[in-house]
Amino acid sequence: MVFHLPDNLHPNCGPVAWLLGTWRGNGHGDYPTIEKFSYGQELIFTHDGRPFFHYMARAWITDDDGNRVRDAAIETGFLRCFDEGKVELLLTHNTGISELWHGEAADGKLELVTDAVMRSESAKEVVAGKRIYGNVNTELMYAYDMAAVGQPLTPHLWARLKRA
Ligand code: HEM
Repeated sequence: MVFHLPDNLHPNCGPVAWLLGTWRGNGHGDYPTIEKFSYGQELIFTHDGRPFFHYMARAWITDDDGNRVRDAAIETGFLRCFDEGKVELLLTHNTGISELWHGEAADGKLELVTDAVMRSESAKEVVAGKRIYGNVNTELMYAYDMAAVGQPLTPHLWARLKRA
């Protein structure tokens, strides 16, 4: 599907405009403390002309044939856009974790690192994260590394999604 830049896009959000819309695809996950897994995912970025995007993502674990096995992570938040591609991401997870991220966007790439991670009493110990989103030949590719459960910053997720 062809992507048209919305007329009312806030200029601060220009460097991340390519993210707008709905994306679906598949990813793989790993971590030193768990078994490898595969997942499907839908990402939705929307805007209303103000200098932020609303973001929502749902994932589900898949088997070797790509069939849905069970629901997995849900995360939602606000990507706030400032001058020169600078962004903030406020992100909340269904697992009792809320994060503040800082990042920079340019040339179809968005890189983010956590500034703060807040966890509920029942949440797993997640202390930091790094995310890279890239527009690669009109596909969205991302990678997520986390420092969690006593491990240093280590890959947990990587995925490739197409515009729906
Ligand atoms: C596409 C999104 C994600 C999927 C499909 C996913 C999937 C998984 C799976 C299958 C496990 C193994 C244990 C289990 O089955 O619960 C796991 C563990 C874990 N995930 Fe994720 N995850 C996702 C995103 C995240 C995010 C965003 C965070 C951090 C905010 C996170 C933090 C963790 C932690 C801390 C563990 C536990 C490691 C351990 O206890 O050894 N995950 N994840």
